[in-house]
Amino acid sequence: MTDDTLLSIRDYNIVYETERPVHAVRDVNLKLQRGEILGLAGESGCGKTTLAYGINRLLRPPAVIRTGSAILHDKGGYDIDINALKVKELREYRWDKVSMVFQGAMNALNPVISIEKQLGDIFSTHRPQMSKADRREESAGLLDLIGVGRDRLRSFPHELSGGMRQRVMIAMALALKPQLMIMDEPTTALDVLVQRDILQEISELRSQFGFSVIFITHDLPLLLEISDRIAVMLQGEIVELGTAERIFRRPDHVYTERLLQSFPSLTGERGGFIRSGNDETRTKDEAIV
Ligand SMILES: Nc1ncnc2c1ncn2[C@@H]1O[C@H](COP(=O)(O)OP(=O)(O)OP(=O)(O)O)[C@@H](O)[C@H]1O
Repeated sequence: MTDDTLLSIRDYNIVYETERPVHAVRDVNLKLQRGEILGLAGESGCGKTTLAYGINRLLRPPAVIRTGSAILHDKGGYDIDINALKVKELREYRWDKVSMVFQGAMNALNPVISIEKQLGDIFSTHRPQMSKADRREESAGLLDLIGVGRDRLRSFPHELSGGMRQRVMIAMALALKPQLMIMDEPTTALDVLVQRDILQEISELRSQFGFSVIFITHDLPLLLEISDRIAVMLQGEIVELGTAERIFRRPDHVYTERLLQSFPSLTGERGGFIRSGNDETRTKDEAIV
């Protein structure tokens, strides 16, 4: 992979300044490439969400970024110092540059407002010059893109399945063509087949549009399938970072090894699986077994 860095995180430390302070993110250094899917793995409470919130400037007190910087190298050729963004700049940064899909985000849709209105609101807020007809066409196109179909534009969230609603949330996150999409357990609540379908689509969309993804989940087998690289977090630190294949074949850190062993499907006799490769470097011939 050539060096085309989208995001540089340096010496990043986040502490929850509670009575007994929690050092949730420790000395994180990370470079994310443009167009890369980075998987962030690690057990509950290791700091994955805190790190993601830092990147999206969603941290609230008592969380404090103690040290470090997070810089987005915008495709326009300038750098954005995320920690220094002011309120107005933040409005342009979120959704436009970086969007986030949360676990259970589908429940964030307002049940009594149509999908068309909820998608359209993103455009009327961020692209006020856009006509109503263009908003409708863009929204319909997004629904086609994520496999819900434009005929659902007039539907209300309660008329859609959980998988479809989660896809609508992904459509919202894609609406302004951000350079980075952070997905925090975006499919955990869905059944496995729906989850696989959605991940396949995300993988294809990133090939089509070239955005990067930080994908957070406990599900290491899933990460091995969809990620280019995987970062393993333990107690706030990134203890291992490497290509999915290297992590699978030769984990460096004993914790990664334990994590791999905790998924019998990966280590059993019939273990292994085929990556849903979507570029020439990840074809079905490169099954990880
Ligand atoms: N508002 C808060 N106040 C104090 N401590 C917090 C707060 N939010 C999170 N923490 C602590 O920070 C640490 C990191 O939490 P975080 O939610 O980032 O982990 P995580 O890896 O995303 O976990 P999960 O997979 O369960 O979402 C944990 O010890 C958690 O208890």
